[in-house]
Amino acid sequence: MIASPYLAPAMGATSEVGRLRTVLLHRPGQELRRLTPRNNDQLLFDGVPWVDRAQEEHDAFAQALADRGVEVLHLDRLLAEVLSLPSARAELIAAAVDDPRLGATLQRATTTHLSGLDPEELASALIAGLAHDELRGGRGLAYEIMDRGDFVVPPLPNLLFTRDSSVWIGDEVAVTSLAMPARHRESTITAAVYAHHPRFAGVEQLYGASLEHLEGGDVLLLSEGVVAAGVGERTTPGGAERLARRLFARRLAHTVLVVPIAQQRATMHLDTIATMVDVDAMVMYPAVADALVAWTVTAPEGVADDDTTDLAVRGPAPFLDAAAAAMGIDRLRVIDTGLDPVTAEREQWDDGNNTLALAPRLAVAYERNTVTNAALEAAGIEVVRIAGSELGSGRGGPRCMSCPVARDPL
Ligand SMILES: NC(=[NH2+])NCCC[C@H](N)C(=O)O
Repeated sequence: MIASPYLAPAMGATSEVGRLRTVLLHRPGQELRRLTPRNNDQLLFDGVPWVDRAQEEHDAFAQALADRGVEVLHLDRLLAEVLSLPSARAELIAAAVDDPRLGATLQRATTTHLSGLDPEELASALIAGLAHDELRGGRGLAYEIMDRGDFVVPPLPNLLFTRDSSVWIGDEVAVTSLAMPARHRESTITAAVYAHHPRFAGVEQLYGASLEHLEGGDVLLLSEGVVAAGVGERTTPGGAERLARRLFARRLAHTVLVVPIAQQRATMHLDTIATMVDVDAMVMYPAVADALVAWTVTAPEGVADDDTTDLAVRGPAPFLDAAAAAMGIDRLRVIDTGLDPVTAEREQWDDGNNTLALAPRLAVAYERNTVTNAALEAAGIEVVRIAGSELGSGRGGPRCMSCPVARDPL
């Protein structure tokens, strides 16, 4: 038997719907308590969540996954574990103070402060940030002039959305390059965890935080060897192109479908408008279903070089046609949510289309999107409902809040 070049080994994923074995989550903590009406826009939240309730909701999400046999890894724990290594500490402290607002004096004081913390404390400080009044021994011009309500190290409330800061494709992991300044530092954390944690020893990193913008919410593994990449507010065409080259060179895909999406908050990632719920079916925001197009990008024969080879580009064609052709199926089904435009718009905003498949025809969804969920069930999809009244204020659903580390091949 000839082994498929796209087969997933113990870690990694080649689809959106293969049985989920291991997932990376982040339980929201102190960093969410930093949100105020003055900073929430900049920190990409649409409100000020009730943190205790958000934690309860997240615990219930993690439990729902564990109950179905999924191993849940917690990013803050992995981070604290790698912070016992001097090289990882140095890397992440340097990344935390690499901020032109600070100036050399405050950078030194902050480095000294962070270097004195034990691994747990340092992990908390890197995630929750460091407020002006928490810096013992703060001094210098930048420190004196800084607003008392401002942060020396800004918090990372969007670390909750582990989907975006790394994405596994085949047996490699892409540490992404996040577009919004409020999220830049997240990928320094995922990069360090994958590079230094023994759990990931030997795993190849196929992308990097300093490259063109690329966020995991835009990456959908449609089927073995076929990857869709949304380009819009977050992922740039350059990012999609570089990802395609790297996937082809490493034989992790044969086709990348590049899908333009509206550059606005409601559709910040491809997974806010469509996610897969079966091997050949998606739930999709009806307002875009007909208009969505894709450019089909394929590898030239014998592609070897990572970053310079010219790619074959065709299109644009209707997304559903291009996807079915690349996947080698007759039709990619869209589950008709039968929604009136207003309900559809409301449920899209509340991440009704942002489902996390645990297996074919089994998906986690926010309970609040009652109409979308009923339509999914009518179409034969079993829906695991979770509460998200507080979690959702960051505009992210079950898919955004999860990074699959291992899925069974289909
Ligand atoms: N994959 C996703 N849809 N992630 C949602 C991320 C939400 C986050 N507040 C942001 O603006 O970046």
